[in-house]
Amino acid sequence: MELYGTSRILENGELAIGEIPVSKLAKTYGTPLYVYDELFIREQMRAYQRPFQHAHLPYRIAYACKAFCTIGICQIAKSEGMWLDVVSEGELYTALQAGFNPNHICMNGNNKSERELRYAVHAGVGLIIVDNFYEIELLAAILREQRRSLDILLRVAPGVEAHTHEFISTGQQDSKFGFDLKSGQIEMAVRRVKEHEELHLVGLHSHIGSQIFDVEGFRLAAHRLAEQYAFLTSNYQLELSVLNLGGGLGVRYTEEDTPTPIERLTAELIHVTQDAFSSFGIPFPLLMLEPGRSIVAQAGTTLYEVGSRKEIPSVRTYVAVDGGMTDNPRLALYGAKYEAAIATRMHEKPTEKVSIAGKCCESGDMLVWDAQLPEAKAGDLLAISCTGAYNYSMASNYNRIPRPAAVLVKEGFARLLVARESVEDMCRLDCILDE
Ligand SMILES: Cc1ncc(COP(=O)(O)O)c(C=O)c1O
Ligand SMILES: N[C@@H](CCCC[NH3+])C(=O)O
Repeated sequence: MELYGTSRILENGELAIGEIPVSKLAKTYGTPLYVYDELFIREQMRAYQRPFQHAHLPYRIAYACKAFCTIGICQIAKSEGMWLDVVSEGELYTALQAGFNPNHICMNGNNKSERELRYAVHAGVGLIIVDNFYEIELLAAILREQRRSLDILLRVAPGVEAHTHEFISTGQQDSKFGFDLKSGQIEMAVRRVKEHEELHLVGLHSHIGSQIFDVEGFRLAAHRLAEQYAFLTSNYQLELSVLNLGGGLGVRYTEEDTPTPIERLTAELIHVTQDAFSSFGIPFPLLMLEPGRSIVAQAGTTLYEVGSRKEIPSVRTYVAVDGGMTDNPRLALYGAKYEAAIATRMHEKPTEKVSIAGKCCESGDMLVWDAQLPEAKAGDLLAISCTGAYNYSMASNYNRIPRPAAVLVKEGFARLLVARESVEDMCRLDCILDE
């Protein structure tokens, strides 16, 4: 298993994260447990900002908190000078509970409800990324009623195929997100926006997908957006100043993944934007990015306790742990691959090939197929790395399994980000029928 951030192997062969042996974390907080490496998260947030700071260029890096959204993580983003990208009332509420400056929050989403838009306007979010014609009218009506105005971007589906899993590819023409570039919907949207003085169109947005390893898709998107930008500026007397290239930078789940490091990709994004904008003779915009996965994925490790084993002669050995698709649905959803290790015997050589199963009543409830491990015995602590993004945030209570706790570790200290759910928590909203 590859080690990230402050993860290291102690002399006794045990994995430590944030200078804390994982067995101590498991004993204190129980398993399954998400462990988050605070220094690593902060470093990822800084890596996105450094190239802009070195080049003295205007920027906004908005952490897309759909990847992992708790009050504590929003507090970290705030302290690192990030913006926050939210997509729902729940995410916005969480951000506000963290004391996030609403003016540094932007809102995305392809079907923001009236209630969500009202909440966002009332809270005073700094920017809304408008996705469709329905939203233009809805947002304008809400703003008019409240005698407010707001900066907006228009989300463009730029017709770019990101080379990633089709379920997480969003920039292609056939997508539910954004205005279709090819059929001229952007121009129609601009005309509609101009009918509403409450809407201040300040730029364009695209998000081409997720788990992307290089700059090529972004280059094409930047070029197409710059072309629109130039066209709209000169034909519609607009003063555009923002270009948002979304998120999407990939991470290393296994050795098959070869993402460009954050700082290099950001520098490349600056270059492709500079190239695109100068080729259309327009000044460099305020460049905005919305990374989610690359901020938190590698900073997260999930700890499980090994339970039952099933050996099917000449077929396969299943090793089951006390979690599964309820805390990490990504294999079931995307066929995602992960690396695993017996966390207290990291020095031991692998002696067997086993498949790591969860405890749900579902054959697809798997965490890793064909992991090479030292013999995995009941009671062993098993670690799966790179589980910080889209794990807790997509966790469920299937089989009425409580969501695990998440703990933040740094320099020998651990703080809870989210407490473990209890069975009482799961029944809290149930209604008892009259007999
Ligand atoms: C609009 C938007 N911005 C940002 C993100 C974050 O993407 P990622 O986690 O791949 O960086 C997403 C999710 O893919 C998104 O839909
Ligand atoms: N949830 C997905 C990514 C979706 C990105 C959000 N638009 C994943 O785990 O990979």
